[in-house]
Amino acid sequence: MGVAVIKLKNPPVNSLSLEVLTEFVISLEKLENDKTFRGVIVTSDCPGIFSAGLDLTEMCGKSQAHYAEYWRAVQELWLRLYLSNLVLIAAINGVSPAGGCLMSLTCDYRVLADNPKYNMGLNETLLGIVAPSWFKDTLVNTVGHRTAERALQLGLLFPPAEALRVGMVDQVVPEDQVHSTALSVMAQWLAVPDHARQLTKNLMRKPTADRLVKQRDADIQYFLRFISRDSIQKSLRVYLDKLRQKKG
Ligand SMILES: CCCC/C=C/CC(=O)SCCNC(=O)CCNC(=O)[C@H](O)C(C)(C)COP(=O)(O)OP(=O)(O)OC[C@H]1O[C@@H](n2cnc3c(N)ncnc32)[C@H](O)[C@@H]1OP(=O)(O)O
Repeated sequence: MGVAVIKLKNPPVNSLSLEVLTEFVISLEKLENDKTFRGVIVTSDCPGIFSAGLDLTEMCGKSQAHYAEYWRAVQELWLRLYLSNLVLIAAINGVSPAGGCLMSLTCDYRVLADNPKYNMGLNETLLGIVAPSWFKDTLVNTVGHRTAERALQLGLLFPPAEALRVGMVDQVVPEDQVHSTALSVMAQWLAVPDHARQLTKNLMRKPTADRLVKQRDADIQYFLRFISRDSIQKSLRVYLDKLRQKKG
């Protein structure tokens, strides 16, 4: 039925490095242009981890030019995913904090594996950073304003049952059924004529995407100012050190 599978593979935690973002965008563009494909299942090849989100090492101790290039790549992937003409289904087979969660929220439907370790949410505040307005918009459009406000301020990571309750995911299924469920949901979505579904998706999502498109450069400048602050760099270094010391 013309369904591709994009399996994220950047061990150990599928962090979204500049290279991963760039390759993801290229793969999506190829699929969009190949009319034999109508749907994509986005999943992970790293056991227990859907994606650890943005690669913190790309945002720490690098040059302004690097930050700008990185942030443009983050914007680009979000725009491509959010406005994709393809049916996108996230088969979430692992934990998905921050950017990992955002990536799944851009999809049309989310199936999450029923494992209490597989938390998901936008936890930026816990790192001492702030989710940009378009991350916030994506969450609000999925779970509503009140739930998003509370989740964003507290940096909540939801276990599967909670994620389902607040509408962050559409289905929670046993781990070994995530892929087959994504495939059967895909069949249902592909039963709708493409042109009608695509125009409807555009109607729902374009106003949100346009807000970023209209101010992409300003958004990059804002990110540069924010990420270059000494206090933010310090927060990121402390957080990364904590992650690294977990093993020791
Ligand atoms: C205006 C500014 C807005 C910026 C927006 C940012 C959005 C984001 O996405 S920020 C990233 C937020 N991500 C997280 O908070 C997740 C952090 N990681 C974890 O919680 C855990 O790693 C995990 C639950 C995903 C996996 O745990 P596990 O025990 O299996 O692995 P670890 O031992 O913790 O990690 C292995 C290895 O990977 C490094 N790492 C983990 N996450 C990241 C990351 N997001 N970026 C870069 N590197 C990461 C971790 O430091 C370990 O490295 P070493 O092997 O060198 O010790």
